[in-house]
Amino acid sequence: MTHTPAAPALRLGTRRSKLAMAQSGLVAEQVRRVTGRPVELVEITTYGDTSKEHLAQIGGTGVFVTALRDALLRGEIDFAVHSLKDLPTTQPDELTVAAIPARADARDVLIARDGLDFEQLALSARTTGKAATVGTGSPRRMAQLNSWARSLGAQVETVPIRGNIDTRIGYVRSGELDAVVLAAAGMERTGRLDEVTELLSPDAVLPAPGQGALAVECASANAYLAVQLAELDDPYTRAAVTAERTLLAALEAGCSAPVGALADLLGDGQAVTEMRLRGVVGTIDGETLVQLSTTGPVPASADGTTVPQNMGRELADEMLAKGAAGLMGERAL
Ligand SMILES: NCc1[nH]cc(CCC(=O)O)c1CC(=O)O
Repeated sequence: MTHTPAAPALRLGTRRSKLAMAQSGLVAEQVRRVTGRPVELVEITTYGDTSKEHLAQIGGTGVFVTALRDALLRGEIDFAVHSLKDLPTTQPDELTVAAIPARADARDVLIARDGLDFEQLALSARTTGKAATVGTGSPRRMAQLNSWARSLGAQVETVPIRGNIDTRIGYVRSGELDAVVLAAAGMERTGRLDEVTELLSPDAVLPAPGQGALAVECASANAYLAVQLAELDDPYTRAAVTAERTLLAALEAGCSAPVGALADLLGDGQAVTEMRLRGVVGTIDGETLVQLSTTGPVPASADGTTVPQNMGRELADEMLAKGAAGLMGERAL
């Protein structure tokens, strides 16, 4: 009787936060299914988890991913799952984003006291005599929330905060802040969507480029694994986030810059035919926003990233022509 040795487990490097564990757990399950191999989670601490500094001060790009990438390059883990919006736009040659699985809800959400929505919160100053406080460390969110409040003839006070989802929601539960803004995807993946008091329309607040999407990364040298992981790839999500991230890169902005972008795929009921890409940059006080959109055809198979790249680049050029560059130098603090 022959004995087949059990396939060795694939090591999935993950941060220890509830969100990272939830995201890794989701992908681990899918990887087990497509490879038939066991997947074991290896916990890794990143600078972004331990630093008490505000993200905008640390300098933004890559703080959550560097330790995971180092572990990949040292061969300590076989693959890693990142929030795509935390991934720098330039990809090192030694590492490959083997899959971008189907995206979750890309929108931001409001979690406010007393079930309030943003408009009620912004207008509450008229009765309380004091602007409502909204916690977010993101210049992108600050710029758009302040602009939205202005358009209502009202005002909110954006307060820079950071920390994990529990910490941020804790500021509202303790009464320290009136509201916080977070990504819908994070709330969904940690099972807390019931605490959301408003799903913020992209017409008012465009999410971060790549928000709600995951990137499954492995060493480029591990080509066989990359091919297996590619089974998890969703070409439409890849097309959309490619357009968004190309826009971000072409604006020469990092993840802590006040840039929002969202590509929607539009269909005729049968197939996806068009993509609409919207982008925004603004001043943190919301006084000036440059917001533009463009629509283009999506190749029938949705494979290939040339079209989305061109759309991202062209929209960035139009935004730069409207003065976008002058709005991006600001820091949150
Ligand atoms: N910058 C932190 C971060 N990175 C990814 C998410 C949420 C998940 C996602 O956007 O995919 C969050 C938290 C948040 O913005 O609320």
